[in-house]
Amino acid sequence: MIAPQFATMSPTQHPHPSPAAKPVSLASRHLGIQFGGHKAVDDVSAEFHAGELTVIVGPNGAGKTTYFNLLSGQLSASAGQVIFEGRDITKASAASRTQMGLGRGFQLTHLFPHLSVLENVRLAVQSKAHKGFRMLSIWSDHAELVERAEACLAQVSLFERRHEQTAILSHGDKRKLEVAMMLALEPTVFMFDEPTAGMSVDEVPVIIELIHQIKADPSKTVLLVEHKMDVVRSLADRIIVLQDGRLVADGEPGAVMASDAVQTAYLGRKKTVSPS
Ligand SMILES: Nc1ncnc2c1ncn2[C@@H]1O[C@H](COP(=O)(O)OP(=O)(O)OP(=O)(O)O)[C@@H](O)[C@H]1O
Repeated sequence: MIAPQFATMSPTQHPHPSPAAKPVSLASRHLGIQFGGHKAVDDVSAEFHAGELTVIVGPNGAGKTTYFNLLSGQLSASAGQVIFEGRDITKASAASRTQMGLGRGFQLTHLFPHLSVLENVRLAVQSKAHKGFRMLSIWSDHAELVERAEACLAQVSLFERRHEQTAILSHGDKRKLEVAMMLALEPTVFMFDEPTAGMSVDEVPVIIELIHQIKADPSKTVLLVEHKMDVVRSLADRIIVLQDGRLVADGEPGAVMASDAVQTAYLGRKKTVSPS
C-alpha cells in the first residue's frame, strides 16, 4: 500500500527541505527501462545533491538495483535521461561514467581473485591516474600508486591483509575491498548497493563509519540502496521510495519513514533481512 500523501507526488513536489540550496550533481528525468513487457523502472525523476546522502528503499523487486544500473550505465535506458553535472550522459558507457566521477561499487565479479588485495586496489588507482591496466610488471616502481592503494585499504580496515590473495577473503572482506576500489577512483558521486549485505555484525561498523566520513564532505553526493532500517536511520539525509518501478515517495527521512509506503515495504522485508 502506498501512502496517499505520496502516491501522486512528483519529485518537484517532494517535501525535501531545501533542495535548491545544494547543487544538483546527478539527476534522472523520466528514466525507465522495460524487460519484455515489464517496466522495471518507470518514469523516475529525481535529483541528487552534493553534500547529501539519499537512501533508496523499496520492497524486493521494486527496481532499486535496476535504477542504479541505469544511473551508472550498466544498463541502457528505454526512456528518459541521466544528467550528471548538467550534462546528458544517457548514452555514455559505464566506463566513461566512471571516469567522469560516477562511482558505482564494484561487483564481486569484478574483483581479480588471483591477484592480491593490494593489487586489485592498485589497478583502480592506476585507472584513475589514466595509466591503464597493463602495468603490473612495473607497478612496484610506482610508489605513489601503492601508497594511495594502501591508504584506501586502511580506510576499510584491510591494510593488514593487503598481501593476501583476494580469492581467500571472506565475503565481508570482499565487500570492503569493493569499497576500497571505489575510493581509489575518487568519485564525486558514490553509489552503494547494500554495501553491508552478507557482512558479519562486527564488520558492518567499518563501512557505516566510512560512509559517514564520505557524506561529511560537502562536495560528495552519496546514493545508497539499503534494506536495514538502522543503517537507513543512521545515514539518510533524504529517502526516496521505489515501488513497482515507480518513485512513490521522496523527502525528509522522518516523514518518509513514517509513511505507509516505507512501513509496508519494510514490514514485508523484515522477515528476510539478515541480522547483520
Ligand atoms: N536483466 C533483467 N531481465 C529481466 N528482468 C529483470 C532484469 N533485471 C531486473 N529485472 C526485473 O526487474 C525488477 C526490478 O528488479 P531489481 O533487481 O532492480 O529490484 P530491487 O528493488 O533491486 O530488488 P531487491 O531488493 O530484491 O534487490 C524485478 O521484477 C526483476 O525481476
